[in-house]
Amino acid sequence: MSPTTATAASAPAPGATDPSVIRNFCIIAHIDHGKSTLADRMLQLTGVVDERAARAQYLDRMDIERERGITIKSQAVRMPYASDVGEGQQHYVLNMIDTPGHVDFTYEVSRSLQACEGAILLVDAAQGIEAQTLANLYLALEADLQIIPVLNKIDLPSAQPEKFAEELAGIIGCDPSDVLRVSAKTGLGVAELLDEIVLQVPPPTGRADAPARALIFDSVYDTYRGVVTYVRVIDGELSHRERVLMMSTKASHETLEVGVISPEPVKTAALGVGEVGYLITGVKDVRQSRVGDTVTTVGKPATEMLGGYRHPNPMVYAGLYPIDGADFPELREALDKLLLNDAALTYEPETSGALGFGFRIGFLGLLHMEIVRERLEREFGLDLISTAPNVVYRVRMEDGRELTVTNPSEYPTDGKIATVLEPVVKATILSPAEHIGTILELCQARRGVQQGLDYLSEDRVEIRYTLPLAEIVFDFFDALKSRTKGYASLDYDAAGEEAADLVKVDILLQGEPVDAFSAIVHRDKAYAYGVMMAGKLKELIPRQQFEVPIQAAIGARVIARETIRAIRKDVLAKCYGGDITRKRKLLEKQKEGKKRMKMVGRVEVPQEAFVAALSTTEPPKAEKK
Ligand SMILES: Nc1nc2c(ncn2[C@@H]2O[C@H](COP(=O)(O)OP(=O)(O)OP(=O)(O)O)[C@@H](O)[C@H]2O)c(=O)[nH]1
Repeated sequence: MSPTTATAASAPAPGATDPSVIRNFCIIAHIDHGKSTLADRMLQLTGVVDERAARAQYLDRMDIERERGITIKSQAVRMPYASDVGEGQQHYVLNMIDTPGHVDFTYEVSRSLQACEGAILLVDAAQGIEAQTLANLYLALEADLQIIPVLNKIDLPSAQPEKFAEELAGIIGCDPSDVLRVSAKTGLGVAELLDEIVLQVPPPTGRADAPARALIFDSVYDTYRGVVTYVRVIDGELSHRERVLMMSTKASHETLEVGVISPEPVKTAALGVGEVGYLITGVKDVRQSRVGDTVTTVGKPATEMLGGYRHPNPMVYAGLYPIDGADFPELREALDKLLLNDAALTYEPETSGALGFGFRIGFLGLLHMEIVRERLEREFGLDLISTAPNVVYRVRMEDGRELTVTNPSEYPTDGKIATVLEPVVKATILSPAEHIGTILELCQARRGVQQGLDYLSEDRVEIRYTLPLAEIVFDFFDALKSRTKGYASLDYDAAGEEAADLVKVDILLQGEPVDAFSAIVHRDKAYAYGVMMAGKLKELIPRQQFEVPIQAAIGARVIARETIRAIRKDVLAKCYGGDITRKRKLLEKQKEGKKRMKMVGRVEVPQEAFVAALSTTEPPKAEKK
């Protein structure tokens, strides 16, 4: 949805910028194609940050973002720019809205796109377009944005600008000569790109005299200032010391401050039509200021919201437990704090016989999960163990009940199951054509259904599949990368639910189920899972004074079995003679060791065994680095 086009912009409100000189744009790119580098270069060229002060990758603020070189939260920067492209030199205001590139954050991407009139489609001239870029390009086209195709990294010897200009032109339907060529690294062509933005991106239109409507495209928690909400004003204006209303939650707050980021926050009197900036209301919880919501004023409220607000639903769940059970209160506190900054996070306490007290956490996807876990460990100093991730299942019972299962332990055992529905996704894979065979094989093995295959150029293909999300969350991406030597890229989008033949596999020690190892898997893969887990536990659990059978079972039916043989462990055996203090010491040492043991029935399992068994089934590392 683009801003209201009914009326041309009327005179700007005092304190606000004339919309005719505003250009709002974003950069869509695959990770590593150079978006942050290009953004930095633009900030330098427009004098917003000077070269000496330029911290590499200014826009990526979070440490984890910088270390991994990925963009998680969107940010917006206002850049003044004097251009000669029109009649004589004109001063323009360019608002660059940084969008996250990863599939987990599609919803955030679509919101930031709606805050713009134009998008730079940035593609690495040595790599060509990738699946995520394509997905984001479609989102930008849907939002009616003016697309400026740009090839980056033309300084690289391996760059093939001719080839990829053809490919880009083919996809967006322009002439290859319209594709700009830049090097974000050396700065070559970047000033020309700024001029093209002025020329091609339409200025925002909206009604200055209408009730205020602004789209929230990001909101972040700041320890000192509370929630900072990033908005794009569509109609009317938002000013300082005014009561604003969040249209989806109906919460109202007074604005303590409005301003623009350039590149540090700068207070302004008001934000008018087409402007991009921030507002601070003193609220402490980002959930009161949700991405996608519309802000209006209490004094002159708008009646219609902008676009459809949608709350991002968690797609993947996992249990997170402190390795040291005493850290549970710290984990709770840390999650409460993270939530202030991450409205997409959901969690509730759960207990596991094997792992103690922890939380069941809902994530948008695997990368989201990794980031959350890493932040908990790094920012809050917690040592955590996570159970294998699972998706959300809907179980229909023969007696008509319907259950939502986000945890294998909730899988019904009473009554007959009629159907189990699992989420499926539409996946798009882009790859050099030579890997087609191995990709199809992988998708088939993961219960995929092929939907199409197209050549983008003579040696690159786009392969489309419908796949169960559960098959992707595990290690699909790693498998895809290793089969294609890292050349394939993947994007997926939720595509509803489908019935599947799923079963819950339990792992039992001496007949006692160990909840942390239960999993919901496809019937065809149940046996393999059972054998793998039983084998692993046999290696990890020390021998006890009695025989311990390890079984994998579906309901009452055992599908795999291993046995740990009995041993009699006599710690005093080493103590010949009668040195009583030495004996006592040894006994105490053994007692210490026992503290870290968990009892499963009569079996003592060291905490480390759980950690080791679960960590090898951990999800793959995220996309890069
Ligand atoms: N040779 C060359 N390298 C570049 C150029 N632009 C970016 N790079 C390098 O490419 C890598 C990725 O660049 P980034 O700017 O971090 O990529 P990004 O698209 O912002 O990545 P995300 O933030 O993860 O989306 C970095 O090592 C950059 O130094 C360029 O024009 N030429």
